[in-house]
Amino acid sequence: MSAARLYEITRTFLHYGLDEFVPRHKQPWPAKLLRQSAFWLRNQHPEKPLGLRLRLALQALGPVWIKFGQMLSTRRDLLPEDIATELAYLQDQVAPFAGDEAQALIEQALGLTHIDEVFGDFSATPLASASIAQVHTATLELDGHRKDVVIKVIRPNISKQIHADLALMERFARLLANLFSEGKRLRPVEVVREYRKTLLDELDLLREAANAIQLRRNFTDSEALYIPEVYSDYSRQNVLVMERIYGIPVSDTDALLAQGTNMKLLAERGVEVFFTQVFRDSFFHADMHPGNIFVSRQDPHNPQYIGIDCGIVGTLNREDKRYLAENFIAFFNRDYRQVAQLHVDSGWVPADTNVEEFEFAIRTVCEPIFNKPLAEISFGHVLVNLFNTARRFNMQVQPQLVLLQKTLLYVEGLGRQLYPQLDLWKTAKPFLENWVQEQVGPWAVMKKFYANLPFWAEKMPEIPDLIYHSLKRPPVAVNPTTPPIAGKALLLGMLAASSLLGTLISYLAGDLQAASVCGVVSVALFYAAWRKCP
Ligand SMILES: Nc1ncnc2c1ncn2[C@@H]1O[C@H](COP(=O)(O)OP(=O)(O)OP(=O)(O)O)[C@@H](O)[C@H]1O
Repeated sequence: MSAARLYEITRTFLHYGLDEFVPRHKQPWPAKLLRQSAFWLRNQHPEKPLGLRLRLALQALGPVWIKFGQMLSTRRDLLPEDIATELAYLQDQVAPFAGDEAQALIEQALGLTHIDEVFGDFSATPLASASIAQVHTATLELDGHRKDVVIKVIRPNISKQIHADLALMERFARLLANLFSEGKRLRPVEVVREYRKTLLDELDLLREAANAIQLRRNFTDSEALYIPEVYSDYSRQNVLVMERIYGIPVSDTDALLAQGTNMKLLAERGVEVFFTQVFRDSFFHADMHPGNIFVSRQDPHNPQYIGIDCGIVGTLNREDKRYLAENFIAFFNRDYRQVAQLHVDSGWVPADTNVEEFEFAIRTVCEPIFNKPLAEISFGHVLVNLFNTARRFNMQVQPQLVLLQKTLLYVEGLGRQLYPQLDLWKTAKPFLENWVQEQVGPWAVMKKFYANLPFWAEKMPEIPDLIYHSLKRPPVAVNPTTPPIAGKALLLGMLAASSLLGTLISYLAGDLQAASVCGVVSVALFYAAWRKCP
């Protein structure tokens, strides 16, 4: 870790007067002493508001800090509104690196003597250049067809710089948490750790490739979303080759209107795609900023999204989905008691939480949201408020839920920008209700039953033996007072075993209906046999 970089960061923070984030009377004496000893580093921009100064300081410190600011701008649960809004203006403007350097990196990664061995028309001028990677265009000969492709290349030597800056950032976070009591509320160490993971993941393009392949598979034949094909044979950790797309950037509303796009359908499809990813696939694109979303030019009346940059994805487990679906439904029924009770019953907050107090806290932050018509309510803001309240009652909000909440805010913003009258609740409700329905009721039991069938099938051959041995075993071996197994229990047990055999045979024969009937009968018989056992 370079001392010069540490000094540069400290100087930048103090030149922009960022120490004012903590009012002087709240600063502990070591912090005051440190500030005074750096007397030559005065605030040089006192006339500017604090949010703007923070933005300028991050901009001056380079890509790692700019991206950090961009990430913070979405944490409206942690930062005041004005600061978060200011950070959203952070622009990732970095000069591109030379085309021949990109070419050399591609040749080295793919073990080529010259790029022409694989790619045609490689353009030395990048199509786009960002802080971590740069994108070039080329063509690729595949199965006798010439395909237009883009090649994303990680900037040379960026990994070292990122690691060094992240280490310093962690050090500052610890300082903030230790020196200021107010600092702890912002959970700086946790926030930086989360950022570190996201940023380091972005350095591995094979991860991005795998995510894109998975998303593409999830949306095969979908009318709503298209994910460009990744050419894995030509992709490495620092090089990603994929199909080039020619869609309209989703932020270019004029172009979308000019081609007669059905904006209402497009907006609804955005919400639909998001909820499908969350509730059907448990795997969602979590970097949905407008630069990563395009709209196909092909059928404007039946508009299809094109998603790129799958570097950041979120995954959810059943428990997370249950949390979301049940809370949203209870929320939109304005049943705060149910929301509070759900948190306690599921162990999301400690069992000794005062439900009335929790309910009251949720009501206080959420009731104002419902002053608006249902169609205008933001799911994202509902979640921000819910998480903030739940944290106060000691719930550990899982990072994947925070990622989801941030993505939801993007999706809503996008939908409303495309079609301001978008009724989010109407579009989302069927997804939530279907999911909850699928988790309870006979179908859910059947599904679990099917899921267990292979296990039972494996154990099946052992069952006759087990029955035989358990019947043969003299009852005195367990307890001299235990009476022998009753004849009825034996009969029921044998019938149950036969039904289980029937289940297995039907399952292997592919007759799932017969398998489930036999399965249910066998479970019932086993239960009856067990009840008859003395
Ligand atoms: N498959 C593609 N077809 C056409 N253009 C593409 C494709 N992939 C990327 N681009 C262009 O390159 C730009 C940057 O790509 P991408 O977002 O994947 O890179 P990034 O380094 O992760 O950028 P950022 O940090 O802004 O998310 C895109 O905004 C788009 O203009």
